Amino acid sequence: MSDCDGSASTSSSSSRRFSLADIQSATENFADDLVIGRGGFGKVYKGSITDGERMTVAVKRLNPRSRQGAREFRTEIEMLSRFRYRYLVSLIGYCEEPDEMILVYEYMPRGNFADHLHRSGKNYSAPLPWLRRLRICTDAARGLDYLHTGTSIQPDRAIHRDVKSSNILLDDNWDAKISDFGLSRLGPEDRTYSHVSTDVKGTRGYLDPDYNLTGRLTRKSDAYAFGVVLLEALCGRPALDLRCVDEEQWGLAGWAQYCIREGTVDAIIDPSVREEIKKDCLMEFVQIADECLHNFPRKRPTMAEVVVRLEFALAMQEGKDSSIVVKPAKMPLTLQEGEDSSDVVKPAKMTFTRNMRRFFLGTTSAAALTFSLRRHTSVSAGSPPRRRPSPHPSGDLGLSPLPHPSLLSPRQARHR
Ligand SMILES: Nc1ncnc2c1ncn2[C@@H]1O[C@H](COP(=O)(O)OP(=O)(O)OP(=O)(O)O)[C@@H](O)[C@H]1O
Repeated sequence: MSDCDGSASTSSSSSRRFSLADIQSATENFADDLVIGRGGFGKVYKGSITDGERMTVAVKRLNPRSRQGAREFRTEIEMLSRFRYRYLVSLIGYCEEPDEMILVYEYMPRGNFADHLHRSGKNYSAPLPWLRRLRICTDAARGLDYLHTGTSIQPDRAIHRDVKSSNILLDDNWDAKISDFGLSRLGPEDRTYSHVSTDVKGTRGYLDPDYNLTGRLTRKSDAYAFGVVLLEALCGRPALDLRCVDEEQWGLAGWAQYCIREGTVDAIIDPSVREEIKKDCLMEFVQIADECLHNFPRKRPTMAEVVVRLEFALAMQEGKDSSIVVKPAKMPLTLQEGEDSSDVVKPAKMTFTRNMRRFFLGTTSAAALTFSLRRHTSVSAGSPPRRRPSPHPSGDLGLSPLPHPSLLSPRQARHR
């Protein structure tokens, strides 16, 4: 397995190397009024370069006092030169001189998802509608799925290791891309190397508890962090909020999981979208988030599964004919970390049977269910679809034809 933590040579052939003079000219010599963000690496500036034609870019300059440094700089170049995809931010080039390490990216005019959810920063203007949040989450999941599984043309796989809402950037059309690959790790490529042992890195509030405890990094650590992002999108609350009076509510993941178990999710949904969310969509969305946060990494869904299920939730929200969208675009054919063959459920079939059964039980007749099952799966109309054990201790969160607990009023929930 190649190691991207600084020891690997930089494969930067597809990125342009800029001189410091180029960057100074692009950013008006790092003018303060061009600063568009700040992170652990340093300041980010809006700039303008000429590459045939004039182009707006984002310029990230390493702060010499930063705790991050050469290692993250090389990893970012290595990863973004290798992984190019519409749901990952593009690296245009870099500048490396004795006292400077600078990265140049495509410019994402609407900034990061976190600012829009938490109503901060210059790019925030109004609360994001639910459908937009759902589309952003789906785009981000596609980016992570690509990173985790690669393609036949680009077979490398990687773990992001710092999935969070401030690392999801938005373009003019609100299309989302994953950014910030400084902590990413290449691999694991197959089952023999199903995890990578590393120092624990990431961001508080998003850190997979299993990884935190054992140092075993798997793709499912990204799935965990992505589950937290889903909750942020639903609740409009940061992953970690130390301003909450009740300390038990500081960590969104723990608090939301408690509310899911108690049947009081309704109370923590962002009031600005509460009325917009369709019931079926909410049930699916909450269940995906809950499964991503499962204590046992192997019980969390792969990002490929998450993509399909978010597409399904999206279709339910948009009121589209769900039979058109359940078919997955891409499914991993190989085992992933910690999985044995009994763990691998053919995602297309599983997603279909779980979701469609719920969908049809909720909305249409048994005849429609039978017809659709015959059309789309090998499950015979007479036999009930096979169920996976629910990771939910309180039982059947999603498959029950009864309303999802989160949809019940506290009074109804008490009497259930
Ligand atoms: N390509 C870009 N286009 C537009 N804005 C960007 C771009 N890259 C970064 N930014 C802005 O700069 C901010 C800081 O980015 P950066 O990746 O350095 O830090 P971060 O991910 O927010 O924090 P951390 O270093 O803790 O991971 C982002 O949140 C975003 O608002």
